[in-house]
Amino acid sequence: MLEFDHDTLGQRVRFASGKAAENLHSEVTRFGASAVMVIAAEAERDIATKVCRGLDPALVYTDVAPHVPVEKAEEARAAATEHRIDLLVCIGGGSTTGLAKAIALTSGLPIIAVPTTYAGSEATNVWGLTEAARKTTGVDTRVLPTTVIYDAELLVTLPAELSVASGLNALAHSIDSMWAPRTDPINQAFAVEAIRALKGGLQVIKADPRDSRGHERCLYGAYLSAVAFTSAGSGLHHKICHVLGGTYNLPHAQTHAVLLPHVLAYNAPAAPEAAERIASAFGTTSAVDGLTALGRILDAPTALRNYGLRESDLDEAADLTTPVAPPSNPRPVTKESLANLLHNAWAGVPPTSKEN
Ligand SMILES: NC(=O)C1=CN([C@@H]2O[C@H](COP(=O)(O)OP(=O)(O)OC[C@H]3O[C@@H](n4cnc5c(N)ncnc54)[C@H](O)[C@@H]3O)[C@@H](O)[C@H]2O)C=CC1
Ligand SMILES: O=C(O)/C=C\C(=O)CC(=O)O
Repeated sequence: MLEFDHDTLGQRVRFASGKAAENLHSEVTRFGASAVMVIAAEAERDIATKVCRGLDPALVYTDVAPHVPVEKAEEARAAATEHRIDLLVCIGGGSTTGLAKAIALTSGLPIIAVPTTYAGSEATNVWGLTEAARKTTGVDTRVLPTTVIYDAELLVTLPAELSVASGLNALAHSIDSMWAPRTDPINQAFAVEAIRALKGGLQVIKADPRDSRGHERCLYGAYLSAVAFTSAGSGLHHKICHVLGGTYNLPHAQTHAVLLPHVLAYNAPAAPEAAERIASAFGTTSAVDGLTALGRILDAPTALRNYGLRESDLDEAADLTTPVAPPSNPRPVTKESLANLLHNAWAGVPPTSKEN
């Protein structure tokens, strides 16, 4: 018997390789905006210039930082007010989208998002802000971009290592959705299709990072993953990553890439149906083996010690994560189990289905 409640978020998606400028122009015209604020980090400036061809923004804003520090959010909000902005256009990765969301959260301004990584923030109503080394996230419909413009050609400049890590961040959205607090048959269907698309797309990118067909496949998978994640909510994996990202300022995508096999190995034995569907999307008999094999092909990041986390941070990280672990997680979570999982992820010990 099927019985569930599911909310679908409303958003326009325009997906076409090589057409970001054209599609952005027609969306801005559709909004009838008179003062557009373009947000793009310094490293995304060239992409933004190309995509904004023919637009005359009132403000181009580049002061973007990972995990959206509150001070940066306040400065960007003040700039939007000062320039009487009536439309936000963010062109970049999750940090850039996050800053646009921070402005929209207090102003209600609409956002057009042009993503250039696989973070997936463009398809969620989740915002995140960091203050005094603590990351707070929340859900608000005002931050959901009204339109998303996907163009795989914008991702060919992503360094290959970041493409892999960011693609695994997207994979984390779909895998964690399989047991997140509001998991349901609809978001699971999105998640399973996302795993298939990301598995295939990432291998194409690994073989040739400039092949836009791989990026196209991964963008499709990243969108489906983000829709699944925003609908299902944050599972154990995301709760751990939020603590690590906010408290120790670890790089977002790489943190997800390292943690994912460990959380999958921890939960899979207690969630056999989800594990079977994940395995089948990987085309393997075991979900953990499927993810591990993909990680090997991609030469995925394996140890948090390589990203600035110290062994002496692990106890505090386990303490901070234990109270926020979802009560609905398929396998009970204790400080000891988290400490063990975090230690393995820190040291780069390969996960096994026996992880405990
Ligand atoms: N609210 C939500 O639903 C979500 C929020 N996030 C947030 O997004 C942030 C992480 O986003 P990421 O995209 O992983 O990292 P990022 O946005 O910090 O980008 C990483 C680096 O790559 C550069 N870059 C981006 N696109 C590029 C391209 N096409 N070519 C060359 N360089 C490029 C960026 O300028 C930056 O230097 C975190 O703060 C995370 O919390 C991530 C996922 C979902
Ligand atoms: O931390 C945020 O800004 C909000 C959500 C996410 O980052 C989702 C994720 O961890 O990928």
